[in-house]
Amino acid sequence: MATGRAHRPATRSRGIPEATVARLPLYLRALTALSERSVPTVSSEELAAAAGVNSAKLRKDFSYLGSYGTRGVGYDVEYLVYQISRELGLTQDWPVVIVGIGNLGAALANYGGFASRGFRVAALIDADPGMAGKPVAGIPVQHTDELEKIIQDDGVSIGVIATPAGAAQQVCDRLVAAGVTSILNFAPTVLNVPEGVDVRKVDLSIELQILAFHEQRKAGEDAAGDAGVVPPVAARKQQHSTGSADQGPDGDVPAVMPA
Ligand SMILES: NC(=O)c1ccc[n+]([C@@H]2O[C@H](COP(=O)([O-])OP(=O)(O)OC[C@H]3O[C@@H](n4cnc5c(N)ncnc54)[C@H](O)[C@@H]3O)[C@@H](O)[C@H]2O)c1
Repeated sequence: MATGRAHRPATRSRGIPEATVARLPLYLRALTALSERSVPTVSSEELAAAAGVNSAKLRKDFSYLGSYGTRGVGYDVEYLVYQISRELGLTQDWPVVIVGIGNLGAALANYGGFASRGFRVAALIDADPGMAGKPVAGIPVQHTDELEKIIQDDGVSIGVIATPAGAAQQVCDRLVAAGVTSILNFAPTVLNVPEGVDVRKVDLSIELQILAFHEQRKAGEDAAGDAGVVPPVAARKQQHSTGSADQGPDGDVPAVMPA
């Protein structure tokens, strides 16, 4: 897990806990799907199931937004989409730079989901002079020499790092010095940032390792079952609770880890 702010409060300034903030994108994704189907209202149970979250937790989360729904009717889908988008700061356009345009950086640049969620890829930056000017996802790659100018000219506050691990800290330092205050780090390394800079780390191999742990545990239980041994209660409970872990922040293991 990367280091973000040295002493990060568990609650954001407006009183919404970090765990709730981490679930808002899950609600938004489920609500957007309902909105696309022109569904006007949704019950907390239906929405909780669609988001992969416990319904009591959902109601508590929405109470932080001041949204309580109407008894017997549920929540107004369009209004909740608006409320959550506003809370997440998605009602404005966020220019994002991606640094390191190799396999992963190019895949991220080609991902259409950023634009539809309010994130505009402002620039693709790479240290390889041979890549400068070559288009990826229709955007010409720019050399790292341009990094500071791009960030300042475009008012970029979010940077994505997809460089090899050895280059990530130096790239991070340059991004921060140029004015970036939020970093999404894909490189498998811990980044040190000054106070006021948020880092989120994505590591798919860690997610796979956690799944491997559960696979191993299930295989052990199957073997015990074949031998006529009943698994201990604690193990069975744990097996049940991991059912939500793969669905993000409602479980123990968010897909994207906080700093
Ligand atoms: N988090 C995940 O789940 C996940 C998944 C895949 C890869 N990764 C990581 O993402 C990173 C990129 O992987 P990849 O397969 O795309 O590698 P890659 O070698 O294909 O691409 C790396 C790119 O970074 C560029 N680069 C190197 N140093 C740079 C610097 N100082 N400034 C700017 N650009 C620089 C290189 O020129 C190259 O184009 C690696 O750290 C890898 O471990 C993470």
